[in-house]
Amino acid sequence: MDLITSTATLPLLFGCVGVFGLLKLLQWLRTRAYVRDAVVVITGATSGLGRECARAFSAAGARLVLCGRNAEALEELSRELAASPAAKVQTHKPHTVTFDLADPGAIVGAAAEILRCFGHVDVLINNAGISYRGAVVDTSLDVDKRVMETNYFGPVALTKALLPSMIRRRQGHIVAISSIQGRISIPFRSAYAASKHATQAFFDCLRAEVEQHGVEVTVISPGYIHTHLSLNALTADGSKYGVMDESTAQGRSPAEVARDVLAAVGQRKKDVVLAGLAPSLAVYLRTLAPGLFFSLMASRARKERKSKHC
Ligand SMILES: NC(=O)C1=CN([C@@H]2O[C@H](COP(=O)(O)OP(=O)(O)OC[C@H]3O[C@@H](n4cnc5c(N)ncnc54)[C@H](OP(=O)(O)O)[C@@H]3O)[C@@H](O)[C@H]2O)C=CC1
Ligand SMILES: CCCCCCCCCCCCCCCC(=O)OCC(=O)COP(=O)(O)O
Repeated sequence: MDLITSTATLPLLFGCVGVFGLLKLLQWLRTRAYVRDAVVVITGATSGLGRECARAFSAAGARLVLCGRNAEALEELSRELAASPAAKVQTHKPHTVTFDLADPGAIVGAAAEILRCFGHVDVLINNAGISYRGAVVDTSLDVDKRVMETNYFGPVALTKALLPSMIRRRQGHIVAISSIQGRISIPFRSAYAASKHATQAFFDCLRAEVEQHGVEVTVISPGYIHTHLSLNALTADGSKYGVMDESTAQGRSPAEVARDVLAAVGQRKKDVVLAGLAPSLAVYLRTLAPGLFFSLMASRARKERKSKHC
């Protein structure tokens, strides 16, 4: 009986693995064809997910524009990518553009520089962002504004500056790195969750408006990633939080998430949640049983307040 089972199941198993492998290979080839030689602009390329996206898109043959506030860090990454094995087959040394997303004038200047250098943008990845930790009652309005400027108004301004040229070409792809907190709001993250909900809403509206012009929009909502996000987060008084949270340290590797971002772009996905089971279920719970979700969040707030004396 065992022999019959194994002789019947083994070829089936190998067949399934073969089909799965073939599908993966086809997906990879499609992604490569889409990204190869494409002009890809990445904000927040100096750290974490942005830096890994730069590595992933560079390995896939993209012509990169690396954006950030730290010119030296951008140049270092550009040199690293130009010296990488992928660069031996292609000749694209990444271009760097230094600007602060909280400065609307600088954003317009940066977009003009990118268009002057490359003539067009194929993929814009709005990745840069900051997080926040604090209670609403303690937080100065200035902090809410700073988080919104970086996470919402900055990406919106950059998108608006590049969109007309995409519409004229009837081609382009805009990516927003949101967060699972763009779908659910958790306590002591008001400014961050609000900025990510706004991001989701804005880019959902944009997707509907620009489809007719051949422009695509992908919103990506990751769960925790092991980056500097918590270290760089703002607190209620605007100072730096400066702590590597356990949830961040135990998050997914940014290189792995960057590969998922590349795959989502290559497959022209419209909306992707890159989170584990509990956060993904929480998104459904928020819609299907909001009362229960709100109770869970209130209990989380009570526990967190006790443990951190918030
Ligand atoms: N880490 C996580 O758990 C998760 C992260 N995300 C999102 O991923 C994205 C990337 O963050 P992550 O890599 O994790 O965090 P990091 O702190 O490691 O990287 C953030 C990047 O954003 C840049 N940045 C911050 N403020 C500005 C600004 N005013 N102007 C220009 N650039 C700025 C930083 O540049 P600089 O070096 O100049 O500070 C840095 O390159 C963010 O949008 C974040 O919300 C989403 C879900 C989970
Ligand atoms: C039917 C059963 C449903 C079970 C649901 C249980 C509810 C569990 C709540 C889970 C909350 C998850 C929060 C995830 C937050 C997250 O991944 O955020 C990503 C970030 O952007 C991280 O930023 P931060 O600055 O907060 O580190």
